[in-house]
Amino acid sequence: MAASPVVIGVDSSTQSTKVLVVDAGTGVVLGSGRAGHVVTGEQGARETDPEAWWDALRASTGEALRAAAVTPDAVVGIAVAGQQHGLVVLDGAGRPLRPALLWNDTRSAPQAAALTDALGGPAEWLARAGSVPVASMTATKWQWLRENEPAVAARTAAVRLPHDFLTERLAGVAATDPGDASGTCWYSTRTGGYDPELLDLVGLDADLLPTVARNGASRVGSLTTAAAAFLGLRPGIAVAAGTGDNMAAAVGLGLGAAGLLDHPVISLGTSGTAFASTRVRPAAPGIAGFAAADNTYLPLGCTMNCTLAVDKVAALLRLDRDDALPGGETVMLPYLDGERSPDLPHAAGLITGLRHATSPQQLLGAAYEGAAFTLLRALDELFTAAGLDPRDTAVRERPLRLIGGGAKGRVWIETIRRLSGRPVVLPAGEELVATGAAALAAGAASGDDPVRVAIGWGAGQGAELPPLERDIAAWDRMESTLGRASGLLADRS
Ligand SMILES: Nc1ncnc2c1ncn2[C@@H]1O[C@H](COP(=O)(O)OP(=O)(O)O)[C@@H](O)[C@H]1O
Ligand SMILES: O=C(CO)[C@@H](O)[C@H](O)COP(=O)(O)O
Repeated sequence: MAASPVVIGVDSSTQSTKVLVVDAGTGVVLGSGRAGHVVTGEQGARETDPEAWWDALRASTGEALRAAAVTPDAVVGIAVAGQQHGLVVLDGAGRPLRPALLWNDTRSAPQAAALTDALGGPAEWLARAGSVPVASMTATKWQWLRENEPAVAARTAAVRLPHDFLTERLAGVAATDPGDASGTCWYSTRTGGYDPELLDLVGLDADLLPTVARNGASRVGSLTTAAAAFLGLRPGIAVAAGTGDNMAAAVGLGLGAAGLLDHPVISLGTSGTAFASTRVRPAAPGIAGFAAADNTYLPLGCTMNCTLAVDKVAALLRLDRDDALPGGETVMLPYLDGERSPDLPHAAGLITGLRHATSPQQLLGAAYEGAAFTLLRALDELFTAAGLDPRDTAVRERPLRLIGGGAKGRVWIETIRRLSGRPVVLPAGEELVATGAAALAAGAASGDDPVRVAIGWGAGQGAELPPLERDIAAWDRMESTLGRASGLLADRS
């Protein structure tokens, strides 16, 4: 039984909801729960019914509370961190009008290109939104809905992101935070509010949007009686604004924004992400110039083909995911879902350099290498965008924090070490997004700074693995293949 107050942190991600019940004083995880989501769609479509997230929240919260063996009276706050960008459209009663269009749904690629042009090109978007529209961004999805399902768009009474859809179910208030709002492309990281001109461009009435709280730890309301009964919690506990999953991971790791990309992070999940906190507003094409949950900045590169792409190749080869060897001459760019960084929404996977001697283990290793290379390339772009040379020794020596489900995998860790040549830290906390959400909940309940809370919990601390000699030959093979195949990968047909 916990002696200090208890908080609940929720990670509602693409594949599942993960809930941690955390002792707010010590950061000890008292119990955890997990419930999967179904993602449907082919040919670029990726959708999930938002009601499935709400049901998964109940199942995973119940499991976590049972494991923790705490009474509902001990719980003082809850916060949700969610997969970014998804478009949730609701009717006047708060019911989803259709399944959510997810961040990895690429059908809105033509809308992304058209919107980029409509505002006058990438520079205009960077100046206002901080990011150039790609198919992941919410504004492109709303535009797709208007063009393809105008009757649904016309009936829409509220537009939400995944995390603020759930927060509204908890507290009965329409609220979001600067971090997740910055992934919509209708929020300006320059002004810190919705941008009327960007909203006009996509014909969206600001009244349909949630209020942007000051930060992810702002107490936006209290748990309603109905939500408390649904989740088995006490009504009236603090509900935080919450944030996007990557922003929450930065909080959970205890990373403030003191320096310029001092603490780079790689997350290996459904998406691969490379990000780092900074106080300098990022603005570079190819990089998402997000706000952090506390209104500083979290520039980020995101790939669409990470753990699922590698697991798919392992399944095709009937290999265990750890039964892999370096790819050697074989290069695989496993862009099974199209790709976002680089922006190749119509791409498919590509293999070159196959020989009679190539083994299935090497082919699987090539899939890891292709996914890791694409993500590390995005990390290099992050540094370059900040005016830092990624090859500079001082930059190269910055340890990479490795998080997400893939960070539990031996081959993932070794591949990242070999291709980056960087020291790698494996944080002690296993669920950094849910930990960050728990710190936001603690902040909402107590008024404490969530990053300081998370530093005290120590989930971001961990063993540092020394750098391995960088496999420059493998890197150059992949870079050269990506360059030479660019026409093929960009092709729509
Ligand atoms: N032990 C492991 N080794 C390698 N990969 C793993 C391991 N455990 C989980 N994974 C990978 O982690 C992925 C899920 O990561 P996670 O960060 O939870 O995803 P998301 O938050 O995007 O839903 C799975 O697709 C799986 O491939
Ligand atoms: O789109 C992005 C970041 O911009 C993704 O990182 C999503 O936030 C989904 O995250 P996971 O479900 O893979 O954790």
